[in-house]
Amino acid sequence: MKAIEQIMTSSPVIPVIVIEDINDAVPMAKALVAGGLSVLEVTLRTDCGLQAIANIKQEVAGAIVGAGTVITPQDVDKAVAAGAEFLVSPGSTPTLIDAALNTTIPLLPGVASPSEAMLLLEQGISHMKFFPAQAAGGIPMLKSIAGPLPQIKFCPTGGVSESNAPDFLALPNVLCVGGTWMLDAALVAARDWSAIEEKARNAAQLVSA
Ligand SMILES: O=C(O)C(=O)C[C@H](O)[C@H](O)COP(=O)(O)O
Repeated sequence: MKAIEQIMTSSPVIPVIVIEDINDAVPMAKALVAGGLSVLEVTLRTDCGLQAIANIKQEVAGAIVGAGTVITPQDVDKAVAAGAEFLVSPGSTPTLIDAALNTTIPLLPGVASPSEAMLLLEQGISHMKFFPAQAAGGIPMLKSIAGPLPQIKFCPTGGVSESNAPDFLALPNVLCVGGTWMLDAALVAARDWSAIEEKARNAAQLVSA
């Protein structure tokens, strides 16, 4: 098991992946890993999300694959069974947190406010996804939270782009960001994996502004 901090510091950007066609999962993951993005969040938004996690785990060397859009305890069980190495949720509920704390893999739960963050701190969770990052206040919000709650480390996701990612990454309470910009829809539709690899390489080289 990898601790969530180790996962969050493995690469500055976590691609948030939505797999529509199961045949895309392995070549897409290989392109992202080859470009330097080894931590992958495969969302459970599509029917083949779980199968995609299993295939990537088995076939893509160097990938650290987690499940995203984990919402219910059933999602937790299915993601663990598929071989996910970590879980990401858009928000946090007591039922979901309890289910996740009963597994051997870490959860990166979503929060959008200080009260939600404090509820998680009470349960010993200090690493969180800030979602939806841009809509929920973006960089000024994270700076404000760092005042009273500097011990919380975030992965802002939602509205993070190649242009604003360096500013997020420069914040002391941000370990990594999540985003979809390197998975340009037209390139995915064209299965242009080498172009995706190039976009991943650019994302992997992003550093704090
Ligand atoms: O599926 C989930 O569990 C989510 O939390 C949603 C993702 O974080 C967003 O899809 C990010 O999308 P962008 O705004 O394009 O970066």
